[in-house]
Amino acid sequence: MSRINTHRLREMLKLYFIMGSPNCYKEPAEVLKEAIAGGITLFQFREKGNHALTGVEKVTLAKELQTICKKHDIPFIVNDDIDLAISLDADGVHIGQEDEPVAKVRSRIGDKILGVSVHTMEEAMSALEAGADYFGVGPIFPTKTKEDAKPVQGVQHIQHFREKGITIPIVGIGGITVENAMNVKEAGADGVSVITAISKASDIIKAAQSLRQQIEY
Ligand SMILES: Cc1ncc(COP(=O)(O)OP(=O)(O)O)c(N)n1
Ligand SMILES: Cc1nc(C(=O)O)sc1CCOP(=O)(O)O
Ligand SMILES: [Mg+2]
Repeated sequence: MSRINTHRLREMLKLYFIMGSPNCYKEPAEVLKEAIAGGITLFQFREKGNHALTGVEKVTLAKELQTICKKHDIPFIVNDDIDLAISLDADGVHIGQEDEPVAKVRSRIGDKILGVSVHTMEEAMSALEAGADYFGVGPIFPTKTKEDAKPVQGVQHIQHFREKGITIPIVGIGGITVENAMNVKEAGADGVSVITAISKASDIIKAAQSLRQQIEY
C-alpha cells in the first residue's frame, strides 16, 4: 500500500459529509443512504456533541455506517477516535489541533488517509511535515454544530494558504450551505465539508444534489 493519490483525494473531497447521531432528525443510516443517493463523495463518522453514543453503541453505529459506505464505494473516515478507525480498518481519520499529535497518528495508521484541521501557516507547515494528506479549514461561516469552534474566518485562510504556495488538498468547513459553497471553492478549496446542510435538510437527497452541483460547476 502507498499513500492516497492526490488527484483521487481531491475528487473525494468535493462533497464531504460529516455526521453522527446527534446531527440527525431520523435514523443516521437512513440519512447516510439519502446523502449518498444525492452525491456525497466522502463520509466522516463524527459521534460528538449532546447525547452522543459511547462504547458498544458507538461502535455498532460506526459499523452500520461503514457497511453502507462500503456498499456504495464511499470512503469512510473516523473523527478523533484512532483506536476505532484502526479496529474497523477505516479508510482514514480526521484530527484537530487538540487531538493526538499528527506524526503519532501517521505512524499508527500507516497509509490510511489523514486529515488535519489547521488555522495558521505554522499549523499547516507542521501538519504537512508530520504527514497530513489534506487540511480541514474553518469555521468559514458561523456554525451552531461545534460549540468550541474557533472564530469565524471567512474564506481568507483558504486564500492565504493558496497564495503562500500550499498545494495540499483543502476542504472548507463550518456553516457551509448551497448558497455559499461556491465562494469556498473559488477561494481555492477542493471541496466543502458539511454537517447541518445535509443532515438536517428536509429533503436530504436534494440538498446533497444541490451542493454537489455547486462544487462541480
Ligand atoms: C473535514 C474536517 N475539518 C475540520 C474538522 C474539525 O476537527 P477538530 O478541530 O478536531 O474538531 P472536532 O470535529 O473533533 O470537534 C473536522 N472534523 N473535519
Ligand atoms: C466539525 C466542525 N469543525 C469546524 C471547524 O471549524 O473546524 S466547524 C464544524 C461544524 C460544521 O458543521 P455545520 O456544517 O453544521 O456548520
Ligand atoms: Mg477532533
